[in-house]
Amino acid sequence: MQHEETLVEMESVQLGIIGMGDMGKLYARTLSAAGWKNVNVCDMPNKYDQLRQEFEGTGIRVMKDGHLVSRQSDWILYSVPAEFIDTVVATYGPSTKIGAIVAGQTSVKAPEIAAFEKHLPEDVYIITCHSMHGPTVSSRGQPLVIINHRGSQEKLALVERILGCFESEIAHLSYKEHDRITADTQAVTHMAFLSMGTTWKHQDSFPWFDPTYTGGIENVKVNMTMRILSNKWHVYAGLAILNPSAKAQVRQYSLSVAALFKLMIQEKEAEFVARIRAAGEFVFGNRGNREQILLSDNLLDQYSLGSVPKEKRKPNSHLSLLAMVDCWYQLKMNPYSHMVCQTPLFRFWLGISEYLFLNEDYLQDAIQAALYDKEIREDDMEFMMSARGWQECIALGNMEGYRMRFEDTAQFFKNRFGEAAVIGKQMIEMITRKTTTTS
Ligand SMILES: NC(=O)C1=CN([C@@H]2O[C@H](COP(=O)(O)OP(=O)(O)OC[C@H]3O[C@@H](n4cnc5c(N)ncnc54)[C@H](OP(=O)(O)O)[C@@H]3O)[C@@H](O)[C@H]2O)C=CC1
Ligand SMILES: O=C(O)C(=O)Cc1ccc(O)cc1
Repeated sequence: MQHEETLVEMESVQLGIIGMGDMGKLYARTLSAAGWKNVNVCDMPNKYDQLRQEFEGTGIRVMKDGHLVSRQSDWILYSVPAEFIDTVVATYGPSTKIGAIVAGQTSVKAPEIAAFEKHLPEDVYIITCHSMHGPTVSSRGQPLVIINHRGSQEKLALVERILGCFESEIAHLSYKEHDRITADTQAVTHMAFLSMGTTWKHQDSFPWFDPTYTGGIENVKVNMTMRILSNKWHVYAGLAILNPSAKAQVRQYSLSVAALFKLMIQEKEAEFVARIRAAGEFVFGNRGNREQILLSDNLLDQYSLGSVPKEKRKPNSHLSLLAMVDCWYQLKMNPYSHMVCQTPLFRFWLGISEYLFLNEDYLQDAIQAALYDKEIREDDMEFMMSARGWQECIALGNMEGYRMRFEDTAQFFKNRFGEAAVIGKQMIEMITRKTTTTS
């Protein structure tokens, strides 16, 4: 497009955002800063005055409700909790301007597409999206999924121009592909970290004081768990419970944890080692020409919430990581093919799994600790029970149960969230730099 035409488009096209939570605000501010002159936004009607004050003088137009945003806007983004997408689209969808493009930011697309198909008029387009990062992370270089579900080439090109200002890596997928891949990159990854959090809580132990969990790749486990627990529960509950592909993947993770744990407590070394080796060969033998993510123990040492000296550290069975690789193997999944929907958390998770499996000494230590170190068994037992608990909660579709488990666990750690957020941000900046230089 010519420069002139771009300016005219930015002056004339009306953009709308329904739901001004963290992601809605990120979108509104980024679009407005990029030069889109008409950004219309709303949240719940009772937040109107507060939002108007917050955005006074920014050029962003705060409206009373989603009817007003929908009537006027040529592109509309629903940025509300996945749990409420059906109700919100049912309310405002019929007011959508003829010929507009409708999108959603929810982290799981099956319910969003179902709501769009059910409640939107036929004469509007559906081209939805998903930024694969949280609101405090720079969008540059992170994946941004675009799903052209019911759109034309011309409308798709407009969407790409609108979203271009995020400088993200665009990935075009169907909504089913999106949900299948994010069940792995998000639902299972979060469940593994949450299970660690629940384990430490049940053990009444802060990992930063425990020689088993300080330094190196343990810092990923601790800081990413704190990061998840300091966020909003509904984001994690929605993307796990409402994703049709997540139940099977989460179930396999829980089964893998249990199967390995049973072999460990019986000290069935040959069977345990054979299973780990087969899983490692399947996942990491198939990396092809891919470069390693290269997360090393030394690199990760600096991001610690604790100060246990290196010589006092104790070996860890890494049951959470062994089970992850076993889960990929049992499901015959190649996690590297999921990088298209990677989040920083997933990259860390795959990076430390890779580090464990590609360093023979490290893997040997973990296998020995898993089979013969009696001290770590109680943590591993708690981890197995925590993973089962999260899995059952997700399988039952229990949003309220999820909220209670999440908030209860978060409460235990809340005094360290401030520090963990600072370190977590530094870690994400580090992995993002590595992503943009290696991919
Ligand atoms: N946070 C993250 O890291 C990411 C989140 N997402 C997804 O983006 C979506 C938004 O997440 P996020 O911004 O973090 O969540 P928030 O809870 O911060 O924002 C959601 C907003 O939607 C509002 N809302 C609810 N119902 C309505 C309605 N009927 N009309 C207008 N507004 C409404 C909520 O109001 P109230 O609080 O009063 O209910 C809230 O302000 C979710 O679906 C999430 O899964 C996607 C990528 C990253
Ligand atoms: O990186 C993660 O997994 C996060 O926790 C942030 C996040 C949450 C929800 C999304 O839909 C995308 C990113």
